[in-house]
Amino acid sequence: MLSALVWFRRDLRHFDHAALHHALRRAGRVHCAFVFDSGILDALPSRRDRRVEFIHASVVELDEALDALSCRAAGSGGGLLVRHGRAEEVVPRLAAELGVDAVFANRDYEPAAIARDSRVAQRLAEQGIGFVDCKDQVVFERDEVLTRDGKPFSVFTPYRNAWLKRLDADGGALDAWRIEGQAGRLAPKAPGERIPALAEIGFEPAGLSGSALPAGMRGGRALFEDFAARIDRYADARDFPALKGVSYLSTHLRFGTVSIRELAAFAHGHGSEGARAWLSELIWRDFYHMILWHHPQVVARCFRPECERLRWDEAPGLFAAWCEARTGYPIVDAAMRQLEQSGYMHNRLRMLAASFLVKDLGIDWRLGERHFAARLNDYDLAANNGGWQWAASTGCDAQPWFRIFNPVTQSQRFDPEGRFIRRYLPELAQVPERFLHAPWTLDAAAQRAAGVRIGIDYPAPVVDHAQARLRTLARFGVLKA
Ligand SMILES: Cc1cc2nc3c(=O)[nH]c(=O)nc-3n(C[C@H](O)[C@H](O)[C@H](O)COP(=O)(O)OP(=O)(O)OC[C@H]3O[C@@H](n4cnc5c(N)ncnc54)[C@H](O)[C@@H]3O)c2cc1C
Repeated sequence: MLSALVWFRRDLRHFDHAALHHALRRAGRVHCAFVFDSGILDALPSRRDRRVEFIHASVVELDEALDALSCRAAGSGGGLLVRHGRAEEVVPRLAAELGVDAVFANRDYEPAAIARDSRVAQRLAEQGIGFVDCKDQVVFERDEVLTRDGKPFSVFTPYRNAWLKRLDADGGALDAWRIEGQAGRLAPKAPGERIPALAEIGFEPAGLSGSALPAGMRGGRALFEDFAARIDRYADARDFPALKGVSYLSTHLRFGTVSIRELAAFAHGHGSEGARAWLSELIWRDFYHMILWHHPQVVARCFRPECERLRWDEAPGLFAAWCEARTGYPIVDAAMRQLEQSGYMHNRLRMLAASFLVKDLGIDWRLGERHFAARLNDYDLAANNGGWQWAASTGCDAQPWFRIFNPVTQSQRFDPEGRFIRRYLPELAQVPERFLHAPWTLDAAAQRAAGVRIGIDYPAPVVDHAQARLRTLARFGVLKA
């Protein structure tokens, strides 16, 4: 093959990259491109979006890194051709302009991306150009881990066991896709090529640079090294949002500024209880991608079809209170403020906030899922949909419907000293620890002493949990019929 184009999407790195590896091996000259896809960007609700800023910063870094890589390999310099427009038009046009024989990309498992890629492949085929897609963003995909009967799993634990067995059998599954040896084949950029500024693609800075989320491969490496030093404590610390117990790597995994193989190989090789627990989380990620690929209908519908019989409440006021951190349950409100302020929410709190929306407020999980989708820096359709359907008891291997988190006892258990709550709800800073999880139980004098008036400075609870629980049990009762 004379020349190829590698189309970068959610894989913004120049190491351990399957599509780049295969293109460099098969083609004598390899161009690299990234498209700010107006099909995706135009649909975003805000022009100040941390994810777009994260991608932009990561693209700038990747451009420089590809150039340096080519120079180190005695090539003539390289870099990214960056375009703004509808990817399904831009990519075939660019491929024709460059006169390449094939376009290489890493596979995406989201239904909209699969449809887009098949339209791109069709257009390319009409021009006599090939389209090669590679497995990269997960360890095992699609049909690679199946039950003994050859069916997709719908329960996590046996999936994890089969995944681990397959890893042992398939020694190369975590090997890195090497780039360096052939990097001299990277094509130089034409003079005048430049990366459009954020404003030129219609976005404004959203405060990423001042946040705790460093972008790009360098940012991913720094977070990974920080986490690697404390991975042994992961199993004990990961459920406590006030502690630095988790990796905070999800946005990097989402945009491919880290390599899933490198992370999984590290955890697998490390072997401590903490590392095993963390590897399990990475397997959850593969699991939900596999579920989405086999069951694309989950995007709009319950994984368990009988759950479509559930009747949710129309409660716009309660929904607004949840979105705006005004439920009166401090742990839920602190979680929603964390999301609003940082674009991140701790996993324990995602489970709790989702459960609260569905099982305390009686609101359709799909509304909450969309709210998270618009705000999470690490928003990933497979994981978000899976997490929401788990919490709503409508998904595969979901929380049983009669298990309903109590927001007060969960708060006492996972934020015992209230450090997380106080961080995000300064209005409750003076409330004594034993009242902090249910501040409405403070009497008037204690409220005065704590400098907070419940119902004025901080809301009274929007629902009574015990009553809400009974309503939910009745709602889900239709599933028994
Ligand atoms: C309602 C709900 C919505 C969620 N939405 C998303 C989402 O949009 N994007 C997202 O990446 N994760 C989502 N999760 C899963 C999980 O909460 C986040 O991956 C995690 O909190 C990210 O923080 P971390 O990187 O520090 O995680 P760590 O605990 O360090 O875990 C390491 C990595 O494992 C993966 N992972 C961990 N837990 C899960 C899980 N339950 N499902 C799939 N992958 C997992 C992630 O890639 C994560 O970065 C959701 C969970 C729930 C309950």
